[in-house]
Amino acid sequence: MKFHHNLVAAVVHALRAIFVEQQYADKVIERILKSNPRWGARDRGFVAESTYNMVRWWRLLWFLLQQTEAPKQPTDEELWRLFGVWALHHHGLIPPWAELSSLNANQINERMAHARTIRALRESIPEWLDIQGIQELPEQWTDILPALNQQADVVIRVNTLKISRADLAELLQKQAIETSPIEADGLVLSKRQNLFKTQEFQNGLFELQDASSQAVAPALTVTTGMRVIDACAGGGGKTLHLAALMQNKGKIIALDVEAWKLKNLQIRAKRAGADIIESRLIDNRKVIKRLYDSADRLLLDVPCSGLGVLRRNPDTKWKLNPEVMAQVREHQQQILQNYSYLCRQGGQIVYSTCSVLPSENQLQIQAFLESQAGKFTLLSEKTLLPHLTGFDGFYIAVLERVG
Ligand SMILES: C[S@@+](CC[C@H](N)C(=O)[O-])C[C@H]1O[C@@H](n2cnc3c(N)ncnc32)[C@H](O)[C@@H]1O
Repeated sequence: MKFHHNLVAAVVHALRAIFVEQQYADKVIERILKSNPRWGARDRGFVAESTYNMVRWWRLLWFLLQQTEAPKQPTDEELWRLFGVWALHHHGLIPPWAELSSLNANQINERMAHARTIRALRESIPEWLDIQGIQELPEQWTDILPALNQQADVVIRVNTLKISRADLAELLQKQAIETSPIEADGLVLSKRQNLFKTQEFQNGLFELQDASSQAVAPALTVTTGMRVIDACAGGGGKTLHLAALMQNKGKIIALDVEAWKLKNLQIRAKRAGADIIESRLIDNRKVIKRLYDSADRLLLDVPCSGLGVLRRNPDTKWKLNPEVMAQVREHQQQILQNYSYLCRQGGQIVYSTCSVLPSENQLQIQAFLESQAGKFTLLSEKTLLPHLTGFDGFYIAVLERVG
């Protein structure tokens, strides 16, 4: 393995932006790659993957470097040395550069042997999160963590409004993009590739969407002609899937509190040829009130901790804390309480999160059902665990409004 000084400098720059300037990892990497258009695919992959991996293993790497917690404001000198630790840990060697001359491979390896005996260090997560995880999921937590530290597969959802899965797989194969089919409308790539520039993506033949996320829309058991409300639609990943399942017949009202996300949804809907989606910004209470009792199906894909998708967004674990977790839970319960009556009597609601914690999932549904004195019943619920599925962690509950 040959390391290039300028690429490692870009990784150090990215880490500073993420941890010192508190920017989002995906945005930082996107910006750095955009401003270096001359880098080839291998260099781009090196910068993106090294940065993501160092974010993922942040706590462990600091422990290996100096046996203490990560500093709040690491200096560039420290970040260079941290890269040296990463290089030894991942590639088996430290680049022979002046910045890294103080590193001692034997000491680092000894610290690694110690770290292996402590789960929160070995899996590189904050202490409070390890305590909460083991309390909530005593049987599964130790197996879930290594799965959340893997690199995620690239999964696409075929837009069945425009093409069949077999036809799309064939089109991609012609460009040496190998895929294999998974549940329902999904294809998983055999190796990581950037698909955004393909003609097929630009023509709306598919969207990038993890397999677990693709399990949410089918849980609504929509049929053509239904009236569906997607109350936390965001950029519309699941809204578009619903439109495809409804064969573009009926109506979907996509709500969100963020105008920029709904704008993005409109662009994606146009590309996908999904024209039954009407987006509405929730900018006052009346927006919700006007929709009471009107939906055959209601999707509440609520904001959550994102613990189930740490493989994609490893920086999330460093941004969460117990106070944020409490706010997230309160917000989820408020959305359940305030929006569930958008569903008509006899209609169904799907509540979903990309979290594996019962406190955001089963316990929220239980609390909601208890507060509603029999007006809603639970039809089914499932938690998709990453170590069992190989995909993101998700929770999906289906409720019926009976009163
Ligand atoms: C998990 S994300 C939704 C992802 C989206 N369903 C998808 O599949 O792409 C949760 C969304 O809820 C929105 N949100 C937050 N508070 C809300 C509220 N009170 N009412 C409606 N949406 C809200 C956020 O802006 C965010 O887009």
